[in-house]
Amino acid sequence: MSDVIYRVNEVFETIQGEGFYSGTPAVFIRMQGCDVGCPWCDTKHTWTVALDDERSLAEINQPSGDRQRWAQASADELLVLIQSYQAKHIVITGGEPCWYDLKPLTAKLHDQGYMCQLETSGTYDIQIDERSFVTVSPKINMRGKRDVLASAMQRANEVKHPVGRQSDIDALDALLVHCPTEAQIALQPISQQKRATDLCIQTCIDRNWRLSVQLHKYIGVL
Ligand SMILES: C[S@@+](CC[C@H](N)C(=O)[O-])C[C@H]1O[C@@H](n2cnc3c(N)ncnc32)[C@H](O)[C@@H]1O
Ligand SMILES: Nc1nc2[nH]cc(C(=O)O)c2c(=O)[nH]1
Ligand code: SF4
Ligand SMILES: [Mg+2]
Repeated sequence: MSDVIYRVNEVFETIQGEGFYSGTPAVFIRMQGCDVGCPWCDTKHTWTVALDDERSLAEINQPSGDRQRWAQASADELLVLIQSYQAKHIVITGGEPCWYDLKPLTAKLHDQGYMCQLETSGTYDIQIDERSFVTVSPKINMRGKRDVLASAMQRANEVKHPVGRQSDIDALDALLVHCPTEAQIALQPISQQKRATDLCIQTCIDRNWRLSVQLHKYIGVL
């Protein structure tokens, strides 16, 4: 039995709204804690792990409604929660989920027939089962070591890049040398801004990349 303890903000079921698996019913496990500090981050309530925000496992087994909170959970405890949902696709996100060793959790889930997908910024080492699908949304020139980002790019099954302006696409170009050629590339407009969305649409057409529009924000689900 593994003794890794995760700090979890929420577990809930929804439709994957981003990237390659957009439209897929999925159970989301959102880890608490991130120190990368993206100014436009849509989950800032996951950044801090404060002692007095600790809750019970039962309490975090529902959407957090953007509340800063967390519960301790082992891989076995998370498996029990997940088994009460329908979806077989499990998205592990955060916060920055690579604060944690995800191998015990993802190995257990794959062994039980689930498919795991990781959402990560590429700023911490990726410790995950080899069967898992890794989505890297690279955070360039943010906290974290550049050599970590390069090795995260090598593990990526998908690179899903947040885009506000042209310089974000130029920065992605410089990073793609580290990527396996079979990795999917998707551009994701930041905060549904029209100019960013138009830029992503045109660039995806020009480069034959995919567009990721955060479907959940358009259809009004979490
Ligand atoms: C909240 S992050 C959590 C996982 C990890 N920390 C990361 O950054 O990949 C999940 C995804 O949401 C994206 N994201 C966060 N805020 C966003 C925003 N305002 N607009 C578009 N995408 C956003 C991130 O780039 C990432 O792809
Ligand atoms: N529906 C839905 N899809 C998502 N895909 C990635 C998300 C994330 O926050 O990592 C996310 C999210 O928060 N909700
Ligand atoms: S790395 Fe992810 S969770 Fe952390 S601040 Fe950036 S978008 Fe938000
Ligand atoms: Mg989200």
